[in-house]
Amino acid sequence: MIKTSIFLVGPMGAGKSTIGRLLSKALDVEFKDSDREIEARTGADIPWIFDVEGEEGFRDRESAMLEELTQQNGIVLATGGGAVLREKNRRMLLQSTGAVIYLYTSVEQQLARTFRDKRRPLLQNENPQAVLANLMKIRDPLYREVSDYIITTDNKIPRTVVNEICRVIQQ
Ligand SMILES: Nc1ncnc2c1ncn2[C@@H]1O[C@H](COP(=O)(O)OP(=O)(O)O)[C@@H](O)[C@H]1O
Ligand SMILES: O=C(O)C1=C[C@@H](OP(=O)(O)O)[C@@H](O)[C@H](O)C1
Ligand SMILES: [Mg+2]
Repeated sequence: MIKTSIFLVGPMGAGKSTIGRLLSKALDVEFKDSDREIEARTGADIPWIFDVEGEEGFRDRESAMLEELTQQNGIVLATGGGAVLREKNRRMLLQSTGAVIYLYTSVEQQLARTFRDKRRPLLQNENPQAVLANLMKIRDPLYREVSDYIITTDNKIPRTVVNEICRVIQQ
């Protein structure tokens, strides 16, 4: 059991949702996925929100959701890849009592893990590799700014990443 929460940050395809779920089972705590919580509250999926309300509309919903989720104790939270974009969100992560873990992943592996998936509006573009590379340039320093630990996921199966997280949080 853990008292404080674990917040996973990192780019699309880092495995935040996959690893978050596995980690929550390993630690026997509740798992929350910011994107799924936003969808449940909105009653619509992420592509619909981007389509109808634009990225800023989605970011407003994301900020409101993070304000609630970063206050919760004893959960594992998978954030969305853009959760660190707003200064207010970074402050909430930094000031929370939880441990923030950056799942660092190369652009090549981000692409390999996301290219078939149509549910990420930002990647429905003719050059998703260029999009991911550009996002990483902007966001990598922001993930580093908010994180307590950085774990690389390249060429590791999810179970290995989960074990590494368990090891660092016990230190
Ligand atoms: N360590 C890993 N190795 C290989 N594939 C992975 C790994 N982590 C996640 N995946 C796969 O990559 C895809 C994206 O993972 P997901 O958990 O949705 O990432 P995120 O939430 O960070 O965008 C999924 O199909 C998932 O099964
Ligand atoms: O990187 C981003 O800006 C986004 C990442 C997505 O979550 P994942 O990182 O779980 O794919 C989701 O929040 C939305 O499509 C926007
Ligand atoms: Mg996810």
